[in-house]
Amino acid sequence: MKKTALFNPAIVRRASVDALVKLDPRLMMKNPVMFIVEVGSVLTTLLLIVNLTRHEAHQGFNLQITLWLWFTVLFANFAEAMAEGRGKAQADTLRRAKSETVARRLRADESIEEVASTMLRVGDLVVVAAGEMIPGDGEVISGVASVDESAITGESAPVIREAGGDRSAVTGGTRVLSDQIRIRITSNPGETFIDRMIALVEGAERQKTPNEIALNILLAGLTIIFLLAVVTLQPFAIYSGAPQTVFVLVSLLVCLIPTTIGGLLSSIGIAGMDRLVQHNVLAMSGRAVEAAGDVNTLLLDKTGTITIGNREAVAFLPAPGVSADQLADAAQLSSLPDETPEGRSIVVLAKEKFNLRGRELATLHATFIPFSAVTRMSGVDLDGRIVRKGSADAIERYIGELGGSFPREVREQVNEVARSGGTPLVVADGNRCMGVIQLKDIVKGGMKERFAELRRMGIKTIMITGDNPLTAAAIAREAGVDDFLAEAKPKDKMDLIRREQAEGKLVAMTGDGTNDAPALAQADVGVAMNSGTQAAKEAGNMVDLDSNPTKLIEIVAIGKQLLMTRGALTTFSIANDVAKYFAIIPAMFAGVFPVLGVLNIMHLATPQSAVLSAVIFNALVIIALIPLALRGVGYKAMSAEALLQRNLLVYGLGGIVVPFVGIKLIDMVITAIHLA
Ligand SMILES: Nc1ncnc2c1ncn2[C@@H]1O[C@H](COP(=O)(O)OP(=O)(O)OP(=O)(O)O)[C@@H](O)[C@H]1O
Ligand SMILES: [K+]
Ligand SMILES: [Mg+2]
Repeated sequence: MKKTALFNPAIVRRASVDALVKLDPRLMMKNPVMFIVEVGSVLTTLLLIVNLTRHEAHQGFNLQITLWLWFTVLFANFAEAMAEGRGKAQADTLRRAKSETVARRLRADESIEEVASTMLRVGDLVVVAAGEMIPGDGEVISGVASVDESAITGESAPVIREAGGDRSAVTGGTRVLSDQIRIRITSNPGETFIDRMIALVEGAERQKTPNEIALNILLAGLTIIFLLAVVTLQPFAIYSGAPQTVFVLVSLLVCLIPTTIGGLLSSIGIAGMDRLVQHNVLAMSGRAVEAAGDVNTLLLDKTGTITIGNREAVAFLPAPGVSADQLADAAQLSSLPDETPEGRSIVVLAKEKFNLRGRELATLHATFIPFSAVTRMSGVDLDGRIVRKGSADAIERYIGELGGSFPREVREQVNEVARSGGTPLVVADGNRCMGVIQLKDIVKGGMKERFAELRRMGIKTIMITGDNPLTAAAIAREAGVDDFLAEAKPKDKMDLIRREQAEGKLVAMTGDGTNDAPALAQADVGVAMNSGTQAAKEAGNMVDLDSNPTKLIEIVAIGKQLLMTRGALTTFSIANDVAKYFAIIPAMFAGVFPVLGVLNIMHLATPQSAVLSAVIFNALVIIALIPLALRGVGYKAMSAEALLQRNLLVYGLGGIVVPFVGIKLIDMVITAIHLA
């Protein structure tokens, strides 16, 4: 996603208009703190009009108070509109990517008809060749192609999309650069990924998170307490001979209630979602973003996440008494219809190394047994010949059931391949063990450093893989994860998450495969790769457009930053309201209780300038903090306690000191220019 400047002029313009629209009391009511300020503004406006029609003198002060109260509401609305504006700008860009195209749809008899992309429905099959736009969201069912996904990711480097594996999903509006693929459409018009993205970045689906609701209730509670305090102050003021005007009472109220956080709360949440979008992550729920900030345990799968993921066959290691040719022949036969990257690479290696003919499948009358994460095997049944390949344990059990034997030498080769971090596949022809196919995969660069960073954040990393324990251990050691779970079936992944959650931990998980879907759904933060299968994308609550599994590190950082920003501004808001109390109370009663003069530590010029300065400061601080609310407070990987201490110091102490200085300065300025 392209980055937009924080104060992009077009966004500022749109936000200024939206700030006025948001004055609608029906909208304001959702934010109790600012709603009270609006009610106060209306009240002082009406009184001002009454006073003016009665030709009462000295309305300058009242006019200024009224104006600044309105500014307070407008500034808060502007903050929210600014946060929303960035999303709206992104939605506009996405809408342009949603252009209508012509699709080449396959009829039942395999002939092709041309239809508008908007006519496509779930289940339709289409053919897309190099240079053509992919007409809708779907899954590649045959072929491999490089695809330009820059329309949705902003990333110009092409990506590979292929049938069978965990990189099969394609998005409508992206372009095929090379080769030809067949796609099964997986979403109806109006419900496509881009449609959902637009709704998301526009905030149409945004709902308050539980944390936000809790904070709102707290703020509303504080507001009611201060409202009662200010209302009951008046009888006391009258009794002591210093009755206060409504203008002063409303000013006091507005200064005491937490307007800073009340005005910025929703922009902080929107900005958090927006920061994720800037990182090409779409969060389907704000709750997931917050959960990301508190994650304790992170689960990653091995292949494609920690490793590059194109597990390629690199060698055939025949069993005793079997020739390399015989093994290659059986391996190729078992893989001919296998559309997984592993299967295709075996066919290729057999062709390259042993010059085996690519056989014509149709003439063989073969039944294909596809790979499944539960059986961990795949193969073909021919007339009279049954060939299987799969994980060593699965094949050993399979051969045993058929009365065959599993040679010790093969077991040793299996272990050797596994210890080097490769994946061994064993081939069986009937009940005869033919030998080992060595699959190689490479740990991605920079993994160790990234996991070390997570450790500093206090997050435990666990690699889960369907692969055998030896391979898993080798890769885990090389990548530097804290723990691993091997030979995990889909249910095991989910059970591991349940166990962690039962201990009160928040669990994040990334995955791309259909076998990851149950776990992605169970995790508190489930990040699906955009390249992954449809099932994975539907199960998770976030999608990473870059399909970069280590993106979780950024997601966690953004989540933490969101929680910290909210906490910091709440602390600041409540602390700085205290300071305003010291500005206004002495000013109100200085005439009748000279002893209150000791509270007037700011030595403000006049009671009126004191009240006005406090109100102006209260309004300006909202504007001043918009960049912080939108950008988030600075974040470094450190423990939660250290962060809390630092923030209490900076924002708590700062919240008390800054208003004293600010109000004093404003007081000096307005006295100098004789405003009060
Ligand atoms: N096409 C295939 N045919 C037969 N067996 C396979 C095939 N692909 C993988 N296997 C075997 O099945 C095991 C499990 O593979 P699977 O793809 O389910 O792993 P996974 O659960 O996705 O874990 P990860 O992706 O982290 O390695 C592999 O380790 C391998 O032994
Ligand atoms: K306030
Ligand atoms: Mg996998």
